[in-house]
Amino acid sequence: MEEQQRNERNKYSIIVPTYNERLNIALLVYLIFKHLKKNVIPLSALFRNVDFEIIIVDDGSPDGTQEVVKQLQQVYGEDHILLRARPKKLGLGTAYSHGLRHASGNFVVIMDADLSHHPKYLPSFIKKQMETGASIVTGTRYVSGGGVHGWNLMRKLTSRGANVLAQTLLWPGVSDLTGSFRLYRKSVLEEVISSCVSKGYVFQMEMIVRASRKGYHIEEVPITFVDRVYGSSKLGGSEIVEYLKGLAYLLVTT
Ligand SMILES: Nc1nc2c(ncn2[C@@H]2O[C@H](COP(=O)(O)OP(=O)(O)O[C@H]3O[C@H](CO)[C@@H](O)[C@H](O)[C@@H]3O)[C@@H](O)[C@H]2O)c(=O)[nH]1
Repeated sequence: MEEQQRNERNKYSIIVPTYNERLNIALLVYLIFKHLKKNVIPLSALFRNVDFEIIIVDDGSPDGTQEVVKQLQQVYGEDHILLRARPKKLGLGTAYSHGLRHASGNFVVIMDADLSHHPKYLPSFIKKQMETGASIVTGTRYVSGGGVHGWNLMRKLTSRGANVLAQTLLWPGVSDLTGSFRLYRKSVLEEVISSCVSKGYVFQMEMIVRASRKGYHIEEVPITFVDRVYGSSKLGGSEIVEYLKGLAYLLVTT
């Protein structure tokens, strides 16, 4: 199994949703290249086949994110940086499915643009998938080696509380339900995403709970989530209400 995985010609489509990320996107792209390109950092033999594309799904950011992305395409090449824009802010859940429609890899990574999800973890996601044959590898803040840096107490309590509540009610077998740094086998993501109804942040939880219920092999890697330096979170009170509604819905339907 492992030998077969090593010989597979894997391609990773990294989907990055953006809304007002002009100040973050260039550094993110640089760091993805730094951590995945073996001519920059020597990677183990496991990674000799790494091939990737970055799909940026921008929802008409008024701060000029798309102009920066177009410049990055000139630097890194349009085969490595794809811009798949939408006219207005339509939510995170649909941003992922939009990006997925344009993905040419057999694996898909989803991650935030604001460097909360550091690209240095990408090799550990890939390695874990190759070693275990998992369909999904999910980053977790809530095991030893993981954590959160830079959040105020209220945000920490909201995230921890949301996870504890969902763990207690749903028993999904995953320690971090609301995190969104994940690697999926593309066929699995396509199947799971088509069964999800959520549109906002609660989408992450719905995805992993449905995948777990379907019996997919899910592995975890510890990550430290670092709060953004530039820009602001789009998480508001309405997303918390949506989360609670989503939790109730999952309780009834899974
Ligand atoms: N295209 C698009 N992108 C969006 C939208 N809303 C947010 N984004 C992008 O989605 C990413 C996460 O948004 P943030 O607003 O920075 O999220 P956060 O509050 O830091 O929340 C993070 O942690 C949560 C768990 O604690 C996660 O649930 C969430 O997905 C995210 O990772 C960023 O790249 C942001 O630009 C949208 O409507 N459309």
